[in-house]
Amino acid sequence: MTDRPHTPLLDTVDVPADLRKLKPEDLRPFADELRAEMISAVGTTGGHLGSGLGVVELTVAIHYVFDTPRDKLVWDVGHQCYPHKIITGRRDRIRTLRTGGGLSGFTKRSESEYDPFGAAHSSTSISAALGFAIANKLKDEPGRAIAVIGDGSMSAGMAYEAMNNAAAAGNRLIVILNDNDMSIAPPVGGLSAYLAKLVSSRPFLELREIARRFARKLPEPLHKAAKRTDEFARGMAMGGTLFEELGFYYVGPIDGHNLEHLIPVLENVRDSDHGPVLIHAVTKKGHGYAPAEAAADKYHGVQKFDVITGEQAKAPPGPPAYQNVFGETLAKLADTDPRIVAITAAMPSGTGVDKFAQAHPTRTFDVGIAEQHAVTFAAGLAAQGMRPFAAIYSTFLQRAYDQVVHDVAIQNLPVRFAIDRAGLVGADGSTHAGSFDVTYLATLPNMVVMAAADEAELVHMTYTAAEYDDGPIAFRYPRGNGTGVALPEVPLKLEIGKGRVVRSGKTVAILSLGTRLAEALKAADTLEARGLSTSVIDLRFAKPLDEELIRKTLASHEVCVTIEENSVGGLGAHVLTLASDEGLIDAGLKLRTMRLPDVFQDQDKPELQYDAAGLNAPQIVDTVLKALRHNSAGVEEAGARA
Ligand SMILES: Cc1ncc(C[n+]2csc(CCOP(=O)(O)OP(=O)(O)O)c2C)c(N)n1
Ligand SMILES: CC(=O)[C@@H](O)[C@H](O)COP(=O)(O)O
Ligand SMILES: [Mg+2]
Repeated sequence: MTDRPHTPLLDTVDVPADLRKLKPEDLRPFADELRAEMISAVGTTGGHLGSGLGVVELTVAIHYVFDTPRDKLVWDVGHQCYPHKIITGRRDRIRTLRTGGGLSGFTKRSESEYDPFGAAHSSTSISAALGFAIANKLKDEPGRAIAVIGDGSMSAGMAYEAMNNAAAAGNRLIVILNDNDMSIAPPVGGLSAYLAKLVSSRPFLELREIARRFARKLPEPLHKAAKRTDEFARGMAMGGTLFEELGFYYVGPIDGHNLEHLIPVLENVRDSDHGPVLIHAVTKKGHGYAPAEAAADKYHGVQKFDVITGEQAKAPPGPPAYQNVFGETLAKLADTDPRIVAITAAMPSGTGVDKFAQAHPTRTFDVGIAEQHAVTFAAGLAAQGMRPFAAIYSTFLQRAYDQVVHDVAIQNLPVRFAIDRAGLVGADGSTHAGSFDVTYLATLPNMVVMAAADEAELVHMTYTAAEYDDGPIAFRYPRGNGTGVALPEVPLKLEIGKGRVVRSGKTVAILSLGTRLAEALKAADTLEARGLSTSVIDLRFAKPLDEELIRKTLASHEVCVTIEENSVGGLGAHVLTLASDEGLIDAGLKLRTMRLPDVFQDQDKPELQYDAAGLNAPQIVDTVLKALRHNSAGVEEAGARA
């Protein structure tokens, strides 16, 4: 149990209106208390720590200066919003973060009026804030919109699309670039270098800041001249900021941990006629907590931890994580195949690409948070004879869907998609669930879609994908650790479109895709114990279907059930289409599909999420028994056979 910190000032603040009653000199100790409370809370819940630590002062300054919730504060990604949640009426629930029925780990509209826009996928904040700003302008209502976006999130094109469109907002839109020179992994790309140059021009800024304050006191014509001089000087010193070229008035860089700097700048911007404005705040991820500051990832995502030592709770040794099985397998394959390259979109460790990078650094590409670019970059590599593996979480691949269709599938280019976090992911909740990739990929001509039932299957599928040059191929696997099955010494090259019979029976057949196989086998045991002989099939492929195996199975069993960790429109839909096209359900076969429910499921432990989704063994059994009770008229009869 983490002791609660002593927070006399924080105890007086429930919402920002209370914060604004504090004396300016109390803001520094207030921020220290807020940081201590956040560390204590995340020590008990785990979650995203480093990012929130880096924005404690920014959070205090923004809520102190701006009239939230009337002024709309939009956090990008939202993983840094824990300090914001603590001082916007949710301190009493902060220790339920990311648990079933508790607070979301990201901003969420349904949670609070202080969360005007939900987040979790990056680089959306400027677009959303622009929407609020323009709406207020059109309705002639007061209120500004403030987007807080990180340097990593600035590597996604969507941020520039928004900035390029922001001029109409005038001074209603303020963008705060939270530049901690850090994403999850070390910064990549030209933007990072550019920002470093801006930051290094700090002395220039301080002089410019003094000049600006002076210039504002000048009569208009002189003020205009001074302004032109200022912009000219800026252009000279820094080649004109990228942001100003996009129509923003750039202010910065400023120290994002120094309230004495932050507050006057925010007040000036708040009261300024200039706009839209981009404030470049320089912060440190993990700031104010030594174990986080010392860590390579700045404690981006942590388990529960001892607040005193920073020691994180260690999971008991168990089977390897799927991401590492993928990364290590691909690295081995690349030892003898120089065409293999790996691409990640700012998630090297989460995807296991970091394991590949250790062995093949020159064939590893971290493109930043730029999934769309990652996919078409892979398409270019494939077109030129390479064997690219785009390793992207299912949920983040959604952002690159048109690139998958337009640049990969239509051109039938052999891009390999290693889709991690397939299915329900637990604490990150609905924004990160990998619920739709079978649906959105298996519907595409030319696409091959596989799903690994365990880590051994993942090894086989990684090899199968590496050897498949006939077009795009995807293989999906869940977040977390494997089942403990032995890893194959020699990977198998699977026959495309062929499934495998894991258990043979006569009355019931469960056709599984992916890691629901374990629950299917448990259900088969229960059904056998009730006298119902049950087959279990691992289809391995959602596309192309193993039509021969499916035909045979549907023709030889009384009840057939498909199951998948995917929404409607996936495996079950394709099996139903085959069955109806070929009249396989005309003679009374009882065919049922089990898939994720048509809702966005909030965070919880994955096993509880699957219970709620109705995809665990008991629910498979219930589905079979219910089907057996249905007569040919589809009416459920009392007194089932089993
Ligand atoms: C579209 C998308 N891709 C990937 C991620 C995973 N992700 C979450 S936070 C993060 C890094 C964000 O870096 P930055 O914006 O600099 O914020 P910081 O963590 O440094 O505060 C990434 C890549 C995401 N949330 N959204
Ligand atoms: C905030 C964000 O999007 C990432 O940090 C994400 O939470 C990582 O998910 P995993 O923990 O599944 O790698
Ligand atoms: Mg950052």
